[in-house]
Amino acid sequence: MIDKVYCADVKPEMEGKRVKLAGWVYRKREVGKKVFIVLRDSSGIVQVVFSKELNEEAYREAKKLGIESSVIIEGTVKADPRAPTGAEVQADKLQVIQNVDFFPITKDASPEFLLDVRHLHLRSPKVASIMKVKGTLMQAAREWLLQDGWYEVFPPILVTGAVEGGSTLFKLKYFDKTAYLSQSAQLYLEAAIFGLEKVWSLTPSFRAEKSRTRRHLTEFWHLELEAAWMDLWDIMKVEEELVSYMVQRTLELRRSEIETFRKDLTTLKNAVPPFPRISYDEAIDILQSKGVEIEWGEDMGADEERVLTEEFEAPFFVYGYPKHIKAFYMKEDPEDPRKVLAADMLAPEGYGEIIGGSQREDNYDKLIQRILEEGMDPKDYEWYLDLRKYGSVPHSGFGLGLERLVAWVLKLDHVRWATLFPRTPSRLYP
Ligand SMILES: NC(=O)C[C@H]([NH3+])C(=O)NS(=O)(=O)OC[C@H]1O[C@@H](n2cnc3c(N)ncnc32)[C@H](O)[C@@H]1O
Ligand SMILES: [Mg+2]
Repeated sequence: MIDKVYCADVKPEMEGKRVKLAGWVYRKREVGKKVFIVLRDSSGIVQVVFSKELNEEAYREAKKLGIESSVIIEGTVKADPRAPTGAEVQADKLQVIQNVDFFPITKDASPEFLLDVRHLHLRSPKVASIMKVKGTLMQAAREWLLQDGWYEVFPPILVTGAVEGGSTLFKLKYFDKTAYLSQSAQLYLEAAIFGLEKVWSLTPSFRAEKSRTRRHLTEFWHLELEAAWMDLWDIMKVEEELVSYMVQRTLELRRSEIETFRKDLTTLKNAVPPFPRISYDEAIDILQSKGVEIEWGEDMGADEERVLTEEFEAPFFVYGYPKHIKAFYMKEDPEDPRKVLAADMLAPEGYGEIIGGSQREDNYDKLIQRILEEGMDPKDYEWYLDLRKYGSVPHSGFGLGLERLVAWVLKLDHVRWATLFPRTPSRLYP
């Protein structure tokens, strides 16, 4: 019985071993009476050589193969330092599953074309590496959340109200009613803490953002935590421990994939607690000292955050934002009613906000007042207000944008590359 192995399993020390491989033709060239194929599968690549001398039938079939043809081959391993992975398979058997005459993706394909054929581009080793890193970041998150006693819950996506402002809601018809696609699971997680105390969810969140920036999608994967009894400072500690574990664990398990995207790992290695913390006031001072035209009370956008991140070599917090630029549910700072107990986590190297978090307003009357101040209708939040009537407790939480974390870890130039099928204002297909 011949072992079916993955491409990455083929090592020089297997010299002389007979193996079977299944995969796709990634590269092909002919030299004299030999055909050199770089075979690709989910583990990586390996060189496969067909020679007329070894097996003329297989050699003739191999000559006809096009890029991305699907094949099953058998042969003998030979150590060869000239091969891309230090070993190759000298094939004497070839089963062509499907020959491809012309594969539409060529070396000079534009980013927009690659997105038009995203269903075909997913198979490229670079894209596969991005998805492996994204999956490993979530594997690490699950490991940390489990050992730290957090319960996974599964909130609704069809909802009746805004969390992060009505202007970015996607509305849909729900029988004879109106529903929206969830912007954030937060309000439902807040309901869950009265039974489970520490909860988390990974859900798609939707934002009808018209802003065409390198960090906005209309659908993104949102890792959110909510905890009873925690204040802002407690939840910031949770954030830095979680993000640190995610990054260090992924560096441990996916270093080779990460290194194909960035050689300098300094900022990733620096992502260990405690992360630096600056107030919004300090952030404004820094920006003004660097010549950025911004006044106290204004929000920091991507450009301002990019400048701010130049001051740091690790993820850092900005806390204590002005109340009027933040969401209705955030608790007013008892020491300064102009501010709320909110903190964002910003990634260095220009990436900016990856986490938005806050302590929630747990007082019924104050929350109603905030809802009215924001021009919203308390009737739409009756169930949410109930949470402040029956054993209300101090509680805090946050949301991490998974694509934004991936974009920083791999230094991608746009969050769209960090998701299988990106959704933006101008892209809904494929
Ligand atoms: N449970 C919570 O407390 C979360 C809270 N309700 C919330 O949604 N905050 S957030 O709007 O800052 O979004 C949280 C994060 O979600 C990411 N995010 C937010 N919006 C986007 C878009 N449009 N595209 C990609 N990623 C996005 C980004 O990393 C933000 O820091
Ligand atoms: Mg935010």
